[in-house]
Amino acid sequence: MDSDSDSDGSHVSATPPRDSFPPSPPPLLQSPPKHVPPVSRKITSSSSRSKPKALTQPPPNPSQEAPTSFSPPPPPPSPLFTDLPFRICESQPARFSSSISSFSRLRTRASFTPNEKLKSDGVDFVPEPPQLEVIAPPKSVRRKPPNLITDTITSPPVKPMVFRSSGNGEGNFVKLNLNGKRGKKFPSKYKGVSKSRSNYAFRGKRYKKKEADGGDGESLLEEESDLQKQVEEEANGFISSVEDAILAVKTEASDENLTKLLNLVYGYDSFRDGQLQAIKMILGGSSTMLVLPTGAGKSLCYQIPAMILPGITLVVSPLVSLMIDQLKHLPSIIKGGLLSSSQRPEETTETLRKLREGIIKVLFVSPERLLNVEFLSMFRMSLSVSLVVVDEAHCVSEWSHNFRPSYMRLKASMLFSELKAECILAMTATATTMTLQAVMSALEIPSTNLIQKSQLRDNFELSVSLSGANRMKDLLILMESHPYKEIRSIIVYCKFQYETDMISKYLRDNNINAKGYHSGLPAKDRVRIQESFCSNKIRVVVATVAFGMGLDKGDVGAVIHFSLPGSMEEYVQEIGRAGRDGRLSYCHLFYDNDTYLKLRSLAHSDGVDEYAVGKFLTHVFSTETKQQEMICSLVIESASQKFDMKEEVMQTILTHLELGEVQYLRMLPQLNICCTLNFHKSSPNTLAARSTIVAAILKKSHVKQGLHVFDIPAVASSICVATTDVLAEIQALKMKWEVTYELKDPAFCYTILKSPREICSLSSHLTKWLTEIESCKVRKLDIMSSAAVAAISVSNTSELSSGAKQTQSLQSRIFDYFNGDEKCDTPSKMTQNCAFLRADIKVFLQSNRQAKFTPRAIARIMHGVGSPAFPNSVWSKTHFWGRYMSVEFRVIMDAAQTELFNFVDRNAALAT
Ligand SMILES: Nc1ncnc2c1ncn2[C@@H]1O[C@H](COP(=O)(O)OP(=O)(O)OP(=O)(O)O)[C@@H](O)[C@H]1O
Repeated sequence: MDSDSDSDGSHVSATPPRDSFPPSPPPLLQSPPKHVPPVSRKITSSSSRSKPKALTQPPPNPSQEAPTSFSPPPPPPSPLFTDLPFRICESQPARFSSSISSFSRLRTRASFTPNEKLKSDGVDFVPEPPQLEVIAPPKSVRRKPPNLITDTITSPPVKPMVFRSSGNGEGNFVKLNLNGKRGKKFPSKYKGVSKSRSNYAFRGKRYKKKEADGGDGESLLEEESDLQKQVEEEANGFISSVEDAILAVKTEASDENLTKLLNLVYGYDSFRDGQLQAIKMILGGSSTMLVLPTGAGKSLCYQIPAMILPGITLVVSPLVSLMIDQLKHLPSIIKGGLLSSSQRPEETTETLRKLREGIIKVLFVSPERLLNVEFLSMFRMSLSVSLVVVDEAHCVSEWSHNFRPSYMRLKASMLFSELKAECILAMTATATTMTLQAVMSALEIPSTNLIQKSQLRDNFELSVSLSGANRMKDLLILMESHPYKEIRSIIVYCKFQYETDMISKYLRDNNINAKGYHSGLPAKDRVRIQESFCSNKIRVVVATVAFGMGLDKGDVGAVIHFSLPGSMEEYVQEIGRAGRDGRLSYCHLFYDNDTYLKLRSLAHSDGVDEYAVGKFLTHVFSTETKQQEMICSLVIESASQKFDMKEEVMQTILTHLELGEVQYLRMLPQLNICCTLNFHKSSPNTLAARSTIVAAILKKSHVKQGLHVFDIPAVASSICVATTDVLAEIQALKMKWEVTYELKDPAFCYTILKSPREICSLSSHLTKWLTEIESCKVRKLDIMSSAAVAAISVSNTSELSSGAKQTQSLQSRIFDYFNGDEKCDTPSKMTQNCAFLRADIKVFLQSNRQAKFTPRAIARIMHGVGSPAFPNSVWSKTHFWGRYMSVEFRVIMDAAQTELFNFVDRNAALAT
């Protein structure tokens, strides 16, 4: 990895005394040496968790229990600067975004005229408003946003505004390494000067140019060096202020001291609702569940503790793009890093090195990486973890809208025992009471440690309209009418990838500057579109759910749902991307019955039958895999076809077998298991004589057209090494030009620890659980649909303006939903029976005698939903495809089961 990108003015060294600061101090917080007494240990709060504490940690003081009466012990007699757990090496002025700091709830977007468009590189863009660049000493520059979540939102007095270029504070060097590109470097003389001061570098260049043009070069250079001195003085002043503020918080984590730190680092005057409370709980060592609306400022709740706590803060995130965004938005005084499975090996090595050397203070990590053996061993050996942050914590629960099997690994017992984590912070914007209970129980967060504010900001105008075949036209009419036509940034959400292309094209054809976005686009295109949207070069992004997580664009003025969201959680998350600047924003939803039915059918696509689960388990625990320590593998594509299960469903079952009540197996890293090896230089036998791994490869491979083909887990098992060792060996040989190789067949890998006594009861138990998850998904959709229909109906009966009435109706539904009152009161649109259903199934079976159906497979086809064994590409051609979408899925399955029995009986009778 290109370590030069570290040199974004940064220099890190071990905790020296204050006096030894170099004159031009570099920027970042550094992890402490392990002996430094952590501040959290001086502070106790209401935690009742009885996790074992590190030996160095004094017992909590029971007299300081409640977080509200938070009062840490008096400061040590003479706090030496060396007590700081890290050193601040470079100044960074308070961070600003270029978003306008006017927080009146009334959105006035008159400055934008949609017709003001230019074309550039084939992308339409609207001209940006002039950006004013003001450089001022950090302390004098403040952003004055309102507290979005307080009860009342008042317009603050107008203050002079400071605009910065849209660099958006990319002060974090590690981010620059992500693409393997070299960070933009300052001229060497600016080393140690924060990136945000690139203006100075720029001015320097201008002066030099003047000099070349015959200007008074000497005086310009003098001016430049004066300027640099001034910058350094400011930087020093800023650093020492932040250091003092951190020390003050370490000594006493009072509201005043924390607010001062907030003000210095972020430029904000006050904490928003919930922030201070959360920060104090964490500093007091209490694991906390934090539920704040989107855009409420949850990140700050771990960033500030990360500055204070002595060890590393690990942030677990579900998506790499989210981690990249979060890393990018870290204040530059906190040094961050990222570990994900999609990184290149050299990037991983570099990050691990920085971790070991204590350079990284906040590490973003995917759940898979977090509990990987190599990673864990590092923590066991040398690193201390002060805080584990579980971002998007609802993913832990199967009852959430976005359950991730890999999040099941994040059990408190594992985090505490394997990582020796001292405290856990779980954060989400959307969780029902049931989800919260599941998350808090998995993470062992006491119920008293829940900080929960309203899950919806109050600056939305919500509306719904009934739509039909003309939805695209309806969308266009909406976008051409007030207030949407005046809004500069809009997100349109739809459900299917093809819709994003189709709708964005339609909008472009109608002179609306729009782009489609979905996960099927190449990563670089997605980044480009998001960046163009953030810099207002694209006005409308038409996207699937893939867009928006971690998007912190303050001035998105509207979110339009072209299709019904799958759940209230999804709706709240997506509308939450609007109005993050606190201004009134508009959210419209087009409701149409066909989409509802289609989504309802899709909600069944992850469901499984006991028969399939049983078959799957029999394979997993088959005799040849029973051998202890043998590395077993399941090639994803073929298994998916064989058991007619999606990859995620198989992963969920395997994870459950690992993390459920009984640990039946241990999951190993997923990999491409089939290797085709070509020897180039030395003969295979010569290499085998030198390496046991090569010898094992020769033994276990078969030769096909001169190439050795082998199964990596089989080779690894035969000599009791890890699959990663085999991979490392062939990689090393490749570097020496000895071999070339190709890998294929991505597979789940695991070792069996225990076989179930009875596959039958295990499969019945698992099927019941998976069926509940399936029903929960369907119910979430029904509740969302019901809320939308209710809002449409109030607009017909209302005396108030329909906008206000609809907003009220949806708000109250959302409120009730997240408080456990799941209203689903509109009559079901699904038919319970149908006269021709059984006759049609009979005909279908007769005309497809060759295929082996299950009742579920038939129900899916009748609902128009493809599956691995019955893909759309083949089965959508049948006459019955999607014909019974409006009939309850379960009703079709029951009918199919009866008809299948009849069919088998008839065939058996015919055969005899
Ligand atoms: N106390 C504060 N005063 C003003 N602005 C703040 C404050 N705290 C955070 N912010 C700003 O609010 C914005 C949103 O913060 P952040 O991204 O942490 O929100 P979030 O709760 O994580 O949102 P999401 O759930 O959508 O990811 C950021 O620009 C952040 O700088």
